[in-house]
Amino acid sequence: MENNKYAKELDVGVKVVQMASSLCKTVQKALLSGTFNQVKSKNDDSPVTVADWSVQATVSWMLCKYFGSQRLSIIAEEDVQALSEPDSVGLLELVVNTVNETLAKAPTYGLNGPSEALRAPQVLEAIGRCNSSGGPVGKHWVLDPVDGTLGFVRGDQYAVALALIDDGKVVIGVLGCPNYPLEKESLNYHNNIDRHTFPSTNMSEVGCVIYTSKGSGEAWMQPLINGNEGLQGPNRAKLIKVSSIDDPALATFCESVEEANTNHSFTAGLANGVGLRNKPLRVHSMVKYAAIARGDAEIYMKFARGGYKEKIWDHAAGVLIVQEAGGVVTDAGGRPLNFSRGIFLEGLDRGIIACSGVKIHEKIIGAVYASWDSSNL
Ligand SMILES: Nc1ncnc2c1ncn2[C@@H]1O[C@H](COP(=O)(O)OS(=O)(=O)O)[C@@H](OP(=O)(O)O)[C@H]1O
Ligand SMILES: [Mg+2]
Repeated sequence: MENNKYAKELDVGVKVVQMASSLCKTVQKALLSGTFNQVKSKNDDSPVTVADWSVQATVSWMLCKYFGSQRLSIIAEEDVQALSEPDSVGLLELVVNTVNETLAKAPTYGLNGPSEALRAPQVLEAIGRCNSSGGPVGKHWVLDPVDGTLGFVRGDQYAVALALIDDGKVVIGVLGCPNYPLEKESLNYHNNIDRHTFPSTNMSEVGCVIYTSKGSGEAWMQPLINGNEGLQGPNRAKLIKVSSIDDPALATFCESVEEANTNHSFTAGLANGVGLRNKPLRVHSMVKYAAIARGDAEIYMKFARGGYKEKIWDHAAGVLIVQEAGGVVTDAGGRPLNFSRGIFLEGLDRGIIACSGVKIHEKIIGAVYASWDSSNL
């Protein structure tokens, strides 16, 4: 993918997501071992941790370094409000330390860090500058620093998701999946990681970064870079591809773990309608898109409830990765998702359907039309 128009963006994006994934692994370990209590609630009651802010600060700082801060537009999930409150002094200190520890390892990832440690105002500045509202014109970076925060705090699956939108189209997508095993066989085990046994050493290798660029027709997967080995190790990137299964009886669909985020009974009805037999694979975060792109599952469906508007950072990277790995992603009306209208997927028809191929996709869309009117959505 070196000849690509966005080669530099992709190169920096992959390296920075590798760094961020490593940061998340360290924080998740500390969180699960009770080393520090760092979970805060946001206004919508969803959790936010040291990792969310630290990843956002690190990625923001790196993008500014490599692409200039002047006209750089970044859209990301977190703001600085909760971190700037008087009772958050300790939390801010942890974030600043985490960011500096991460940036100090930048050369390991082939990147240049700052010449001296960042101070709190610079870290807050880096987080706060990711408040662009996107739109149809120009380049916009889109970041979900920790997607699936619930999975993250539970010691389960989560993702670091970075995408670049240019004139309304997603042109690169990078997904860090720090707890996603490289081998499919161990997915189910990890999907329900036991916080008391995490991390175990006798499992297949865990953690990958998946990336693509629009029009390449290729999606790649690297194992997580080991902090000590760094770039000295062999380049172990390999091509990934969607599943070739097109018989619904053999297919698996994935969906959100939480019933609050998608309607499980509606998707169960659709699954039944098209003849799916396997039970759903419930996984936190955009790891669901990774599973489709890697051929570990064939279908991902999300039907949010009650007027919830999907955010672009929850989908941009995953959608492009699935498409370039050979899959199809549309809304439930069969239309492409629109990333050009700000932070929401405006105009989304009912839900999101990502499939490994056209045949299964058509069946699911047909089932939605057949059962929508009798559903209570
Ligand atoms: N009410 C509601 N309906 C639908 N979707 C919602 C809702 N609330 C939040 N979100 C967004 O869903 C993201 C988590 O989706 P997941 O599929 O990972 O959910 S789950 O944890 O597996 O249940 C989650 O991403 P993170 O905030 O990054 O975790 C949210 O952006
Ligand atoms: Mg998210």
